[in-house]
This record gives sequence, structure tokens and C-alpha cells, in this order.
Amino acid sequence: MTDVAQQIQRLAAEIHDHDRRYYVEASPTISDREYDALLEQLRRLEADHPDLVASDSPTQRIGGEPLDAFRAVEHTQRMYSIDNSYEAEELTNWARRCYEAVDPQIVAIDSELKELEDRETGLKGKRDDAARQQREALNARRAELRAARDNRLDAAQREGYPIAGGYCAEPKVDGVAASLRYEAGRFVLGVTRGDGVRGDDITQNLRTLRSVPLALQGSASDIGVIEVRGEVYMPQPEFERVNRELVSAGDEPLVNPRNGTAGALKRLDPAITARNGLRLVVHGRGAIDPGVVESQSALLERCRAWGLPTNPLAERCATTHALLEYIERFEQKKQSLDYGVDGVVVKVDRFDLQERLGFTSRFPRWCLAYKYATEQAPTELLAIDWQMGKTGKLTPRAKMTPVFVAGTTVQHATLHNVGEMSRKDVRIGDTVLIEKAGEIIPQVVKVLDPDRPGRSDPVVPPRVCPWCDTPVVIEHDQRRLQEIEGWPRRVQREQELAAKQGREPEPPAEPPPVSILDESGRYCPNPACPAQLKERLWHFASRGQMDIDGLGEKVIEQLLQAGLVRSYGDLFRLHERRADLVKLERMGQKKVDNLLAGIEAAKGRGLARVLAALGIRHIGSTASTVLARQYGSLDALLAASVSELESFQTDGAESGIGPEIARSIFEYLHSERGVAILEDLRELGIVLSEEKPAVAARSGPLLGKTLVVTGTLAGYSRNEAHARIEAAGGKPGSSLSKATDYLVAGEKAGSKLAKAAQLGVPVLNEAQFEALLAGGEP
Ligand SMILES: NC(=O)c1ccc[n+]([C@@H]2O[C@H](COP(=O)([O-])OP(=O)(O)OC[C@H]3O[C@@H](n4cnc5c(N)ncnc54)[C@H](O)[C@@H]3O)[C@@H](O)[C@H]2O)c1
Ligand SMILES: [Zn+2]
Repeated sequence: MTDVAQQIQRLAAEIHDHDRRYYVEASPTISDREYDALLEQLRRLEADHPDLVASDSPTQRIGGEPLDAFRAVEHTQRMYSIDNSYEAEELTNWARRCYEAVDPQIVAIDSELKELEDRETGLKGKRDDAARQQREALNARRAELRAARDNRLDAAQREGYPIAGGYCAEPKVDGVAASLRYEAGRFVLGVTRGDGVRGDDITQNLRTLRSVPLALQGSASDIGVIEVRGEVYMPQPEFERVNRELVSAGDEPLVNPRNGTAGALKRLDPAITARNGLRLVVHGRGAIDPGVVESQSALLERCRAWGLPTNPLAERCATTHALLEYIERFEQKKQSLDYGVDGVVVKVDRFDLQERLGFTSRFPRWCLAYKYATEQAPTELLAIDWQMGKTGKLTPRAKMTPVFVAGTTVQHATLHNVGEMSRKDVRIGDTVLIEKAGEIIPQVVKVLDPDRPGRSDPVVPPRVCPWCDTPVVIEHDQRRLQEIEGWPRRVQREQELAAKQGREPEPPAEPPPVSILDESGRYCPNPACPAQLKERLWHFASRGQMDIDGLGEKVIEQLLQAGLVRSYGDLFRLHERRADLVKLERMGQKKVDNLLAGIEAAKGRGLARVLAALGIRHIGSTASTVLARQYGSLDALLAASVSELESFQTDGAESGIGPEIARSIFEYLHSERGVAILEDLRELGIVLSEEKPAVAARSGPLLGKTLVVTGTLAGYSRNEAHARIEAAGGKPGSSLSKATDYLVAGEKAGSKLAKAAQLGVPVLNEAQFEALLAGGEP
């Protein structure tokens, strides 16, 4: 194989790997700009060596793949990616190409030039006078046409390539593409982009989004097919809320809202998707009945009238000058939006012109994404320290010379885990590039001077816990482990297949053994580790959990140092150690009184808060609330089996407690340690039960009303509907009686409908229910 062929293959493999991380696993390891640079490099090589372009090259296809777990659906019209640019000049070059292809004068000139060329070919070999004369006339005409063409283009450039109908500029919302199909105005199918040809059927998940209308308004019901394309995204406040819950449940936080969206859409249980606060914005079309809309700007207008959400910041721009002005203006504005935007998408507005421009193998020619570069800054890496989490996880953190980036001064960046740190080969003294994209925590992008002489040795990760000297436990990337484990099976399968087909087997190469590069986590397994204890107590006492007034980080450290606290229970025994407490630095009588009162008050927070406070893996405030409501007391919870925990329904609907959560809570409750902790808390008089939903609000539009919910609602899970009823002052019931005020019926409502009719209980559909919640008439 030639060097170039090898280089192309290596690059393609590398890009393919990044695609998988980005689209399938939703955890990219390089920035978009670096990714785009790799792709550009490949494109250049391939352009010079067209014979080496493989049909599955990343330059020839769109990155995602449909997932096995969902039904794959073929798109009626392909879903494309969009070409990127980071420079104003690329944008004007793009506009020029569009202009040349659609401006009537240039098109006329080009077709005449083509005609001249054909005539010239016809004259080839003829040497007589007539032919010479014809040739001269032809050349003169060609020169004339070329001059006219240049003039026309020069003028167009000055005016900003004023294409007929102009351009449309819209924010490029950073989310996940989806196609939504409406037939006679009803939502019938939602599909991800997948590989552009086939995507995943995510209809059920999309139905849970409030911004996805299940039925369109106005003229839409008279139109056979309306297929729109849009972006599903997670607004910033939802992203922060979801991350707070994940962190408090001991799970890894989402890296950014886009990854969070991709993850939530891939959930098999729509109730979980519903909990992520996703939203939709429509920005394009798939198949739409002919004659319905003629341009991008008209489409957006019609969508609004049909009740489909579009971006109010979209604007028609007559020229590239206006486009660039929009881009500049928007760079300021995007900071204040409550959703992530990574650029501006510009499109030729008129659909007939779009059709004339057509597509390349990956992109529409009539569309371009202008991307804002993520703010990055170089700085020096001073040290790497290890942070302890409440589950015992040790996370490497870079300490750097402070640097100003994306609006704040940054001096720490996370390195995630030892694998990541080793793959980036980050060492002390390096100049590193850091960035803050949609993420809250700054990231180290890469080392800028990896070939510098006299570089320090790689940092050796701790083999024992830096706080308690217990040997650490190392975990490796699950996917790599499966790959290694499954290799013999793959070899065998190939041999069998080859034997059947009567050919030489071509067994897959043996995957390399796991190394430090595959490390995904390092843990201190010692439950009594003081560093973990501090993190756990800190979590236990915080707001969303036991909410103990006066027990902050500093006080916890003091208590641990003085040996006054070694467990959660010890907190509730502190009143016996009053004398010791007063002696602590900066404490004094009054502060001790406050602290002890805070601890006393926390005793009655109830089971849900206690479960959330214990830092059990995967158990955050949502899961603990569902569990406490369902079981009512610790004893009832203790009596439940794993299979019951994972399958119980709250009033006929999925509880949202999947197998992972069920196993985690079960194991904790029945572990020696869990039992000891909970028994201790029980003896100390901590309330380990939960009042059933009687904690109704004392005001609201539903005050004093009882509502029963049945069937599947599009906008909420059963639990959420109940929570909304309570928040509005009402009482959610489970069985119908004469005392029931309303029956809220979703899809597949079943026998309760007949019973309601019998009892004379009014039935509400979802829209009427929402109207009632909002304080109006149903
Ligand atoms: N960092 C990595 O490892 C990595 C890996 C793969 C891809 N990527 C990034 O993803 C890009 C490719 O992803 P892509 O194919 O999804 O392209 P893209 O995200 O750059 O743009 C295309 C998408 O933009 C969306 N979009 C948002 N607002 C829109 C609007 N108003 N109008 C039209 N479309 C709009 C559409 O859903 C469309 O599918 C790469 O260029 C790279 O930047 C990064
Ligand atoms: Zn330890």
C-alpha cells in the first residue's frame, strides 16, 4: 500500500472513531473545530487521489448510525448534514457559487459559452478560410461574454450577491436533528437523522415533548403530507437541573446539552425522555405536498400558523452584507439565549433556486453553517491534583495559571479520568489549550508543545488513596472489555461462516489488551475513608437533601478533624458533645445552638430526602421521591424484591425506576453497611417514612378537587401529571367514585371511560386538563 493510501486509511479510521464517540456514545474527545480540520485534511488528500476514495469514507456519508434498539425507518427524502465554515470569506465564496448557478444573466452567459465550446469542437481539424473566420468570430464572442460575466460578478460582489428572493439566516441551535411527519395534520412519525438515509423511529419519545403538537392547526388538516425537519435541544436551565440531579445521585453529569439531548432521545422509556425538558424548533422541510410553500421564509411562517415552533430570530437577508451583519449581531445576542447555539445557518430562500443548486454527497449546496469558534485559551499547567467524590471516585484535576476565557477566569480544568489524561498525554509544565464550550466545567483540549525538550515525565496516578492509603480499584472502559471478551466468539463465527461459504477465513484482528489509556475510573474502596466521608457528609447536609442549617464545608472539616463525627448518625449525637463543640475554633455558644437546632430540624425531612441524602448510586431526588411515595416507609421498601422495584407501576404507568436504579437501591438496602446506617438513623429518631400525597398545596385552581388520570398522556408521565395536580391544589386519585371531580383520559384510556360515563364524572382530554391547570375552564 502506498504512503498516501495508508494515510487516507488511518485518517478515515480516526474520523470514524470520532463519529462513533460523537453520534453514538455522545461523548466526543476532540473539539468540533479539530474534527472539522481532520475531515478537511482527508478531503484534500482524496481530492488529489480520487482513485483512493472509499465508498464508506467519512467524506461520503453522514456520521450517525441507526441504533439497534429502535425500529429503523427509511427517510422519504435524505437528511443531509451541512457544510461548515468558520470564516466570513468562505461565506462570500459560497454565496458567489450560489449566485453563479442561479443568476439569470450568468446562467445565460454560461450556456452560450458552452454552445461556443461545442461549435469550436465541431471546427476541429478544419483549416479552410471559412473555418478560420468562424473561429475568430467565436473567440471574439467568447471574450465579450467573459468580460460581461466578470462585470456582472464584480457588481454582484459589491452588492453582496443579491440572489432573487434573498437568503434566510437562522440560529444554528445545538441539538439533535429530527424529522417529523404529519398526515392530514396529525403527527404520525418522528425519526432521527441516523446515517441520512435511515434513522430511528423515535415517535413515542417525541410525543412527550410539549413543543411537538400532536395535531396541527389551521389549514394543515387539508394537507396530505407535511414533513418538517427540526432540532431537538435541551434548554440551559433544564441542562443545569438534570445535571444537579445526576450529580446528587452519584452519576456522571452530562458533558453538554447536545449530548444530553442525544442521550434522552435514545431512552427506551418515553417517561424518562419526558423528564429532560427537551424542546423542538423547526427549521426545514422534508416531503411536503407540492404547491404548499415556496420558500424557507414562507415555510417558517406557515409552520408558526400550524402551531409548529420556529425560531423567532430567523431573518430574511437580501445580500451577504446583511448576512454578515446578522452573524455579527447574533454573536452578542447568543450569550443571552437560554439554549446553546453554535453558529448561524444561512440558506438560499427560494425553494426553486434551492432545487436548481441541489446536493453534494453530504451537503445541500444551498445551505451553509457559519460556526462560531469555541473560545479557547492557552495557559500553563502547574499541577495535577486528585479530587475525591462521595462514591470514592478519584478525579484528576489540572491546576493552571489563571486565564480569562468565555467570560470568566479559569484556573482549574477537569481531566475526567486517568484514561483521558493519558490519551491527551498531559504533563506538568506543559502549555495546554483549554476551552469552555456548552460545558460548565472547563476542559483541557490538548497539549500545545508536546515536542518541547526537557518535558517532565507523565504523572503517575496514585496506586493508593491519597487520604487513607487503601489500594485503589481500577475500572476500564466497558466497551473495550466487551470487545476483548467477544473476540474469540467473533473469530469462531468467521471461521464457521468461511467454512460454509467454502473460502479462507478472514478472522478479525485481536484487539490490544486494556491499558492505562482505557481506564475509566479509579476508586478508593474504603467506606471509612475520611475524604469520602467529608464529601458524603457535605452531600447529606446540602439543600436538596437533609438541608442542615449551619453545617457547611468548613464545619464538616472541623468535625472530622476533631474526631467528633464518623458517620451520618454521629451528626445526630452531636448534642451530647456540646462542650467539645464550643471549643472548636470560630464556633462559640451561639453557632453551636444554631447547628444543633439545624440538625434537630433535619430529623423530620422524611424518607425521600433521607434516601437522596445517602449518596446511593443512581438515586437522586427524583428516584427517591418516586420510591418513598410508592412504599411510604423504609420497612415497606425493605420488603420489596428487585423485580418488584423495577416493575412497579404508579397508577398504571411506568414508574421510571429502571433495572439499574432498582438494583442499586436494593443492594444498598440489603448490604451490611446500608443496614447499619439505616438502623442507626432509625434509633436516633430520624423519620423514615413519607406521608402519602396528602401534602397538597393549600391554594391553586384545583383546590379541593379530585382528579383521576388514566391512559397515556403525551406531555407527562403519570407521576408528573399527579405532581401537577397537587401543585395546583388538587388531589390525584387512583380509582373512580362519585366523589371524583374529573377523569383525565389520555390514549388507550380503557374501562375507566365507561365507568366515568356511568358515574357522570366529566372526562377531560389533555388540552382541557392543561387549560384547567392553567386556571381556565376545561
Ligand atoms: N468533536 C467530535 O469528535 C465530532 C465528531 C463528529 C462530528 N462533530 C461535529 O459535528 C459536525 C457534523 O455534524 P452534523 O452533520 O450534525 O452537522 P452540524 O451539526 O454541523 O450541522 C447540521 C445540523 O445542523 C442542524 N441545524 C441546527 N439549526 C439549524 C437550522 N436553523 N437550519 C438547518 N439546520 C440546522 C440540523 O439538524 C443539521 O442536521 C462536524 O462538522 C463537527 O463539527 C464533532
Ligand atoms: Zn480513601
